Amino acid sequence: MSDEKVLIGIIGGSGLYALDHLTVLSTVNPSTPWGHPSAPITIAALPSGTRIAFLARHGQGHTIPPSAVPSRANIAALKSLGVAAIIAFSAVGSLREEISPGSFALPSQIIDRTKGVRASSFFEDTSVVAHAMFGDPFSGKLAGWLAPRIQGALDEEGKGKKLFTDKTIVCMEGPAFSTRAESVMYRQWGGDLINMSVLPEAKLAREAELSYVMIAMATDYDSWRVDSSAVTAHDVFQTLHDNSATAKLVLSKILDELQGELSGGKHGEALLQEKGGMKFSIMPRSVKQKPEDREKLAFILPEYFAGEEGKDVASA
Ligand SMILES: CSC[C@H]1O[C@H](OP(=O)(O)O)[C@H](O)[C@@H]1O
Ligand SMILES: Nc1ncnc2[nH]cnc12
Repeated sequence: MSDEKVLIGIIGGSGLYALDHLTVLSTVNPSTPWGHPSAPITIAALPSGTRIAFLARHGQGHTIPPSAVPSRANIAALKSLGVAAIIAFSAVGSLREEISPGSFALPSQIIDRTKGVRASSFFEDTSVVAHAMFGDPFSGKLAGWLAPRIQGALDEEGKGKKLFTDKTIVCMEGPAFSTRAESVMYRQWGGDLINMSVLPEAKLAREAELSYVMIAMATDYDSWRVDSSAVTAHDVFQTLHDNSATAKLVLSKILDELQGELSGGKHGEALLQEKGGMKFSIMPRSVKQKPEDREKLAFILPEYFAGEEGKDVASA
């Protein structure tokens, strides 16, 4: 574990592999009980001194497909550096006419269309059972705080980009894109956006008691428009370049203020509302829980699993 403490974690998705406008201070590659993250994590600083931890979700050079992203190691590694809030970026398809490619969105709901092949809980394969609250899968307070600031940065950029809020994102398994029939079905289900990345990332952030939001950047109209061709990776990458420049601009406008809030500002506690959220999600301690599992879980939740003294042990 590194002794670098940073409060803000940034996960970069397709097309956002580095934050080249910041000063790199160090690169760390924490070993977690779930392995190493997708790529070494860059600790970087703004001119003010605000430090962030940046992780490329698909690895440097985009070598990891969505189904194989080591999300448990990614979230655990960020938490081990002191991260309390994560801003995750994602290139997404739009399922709505008004969300044109180039638009930004803050989703508030998720529809899970992954296929059960991704490890989606830190508690999986352990003797400890937990059921995280996930009705509101993103940090509503952090999204609410970010929304006007992101829109302000987009307005300042002057390209007419719009921020959409309270959208529903469908997370599909991939790697192939959806069929036209699936794309139409997702619209009927109420989906507004689609990607292959928000799960299990959001669930794991919740289990680790981290505030988590996704800034979705629309790159294409997926495959629901009858008179348009179905999405290709080429379409996605064409819009990505411009989107990632905008993402960097947005970050440069919000990170100092966010750091101020998280480190004692008046909204700090509200923005970190997920802290303590697992307290009533973990089944009571029992003699059947293996010490080695509790030790593993202490890596992400030391408040509940570190230290063995003075705790009640159910005899069952
Ligand atoms: C490159 S097209 C599909 C790919 O793009 C998105 O990645 P990310 O969320 O990391 O920006 C999408 O989720 C797929 O993984
Ligand atoms: N249409 C789409 N479907 C799934 N993931 C995407 N990422 C970007 N565009 C996408």
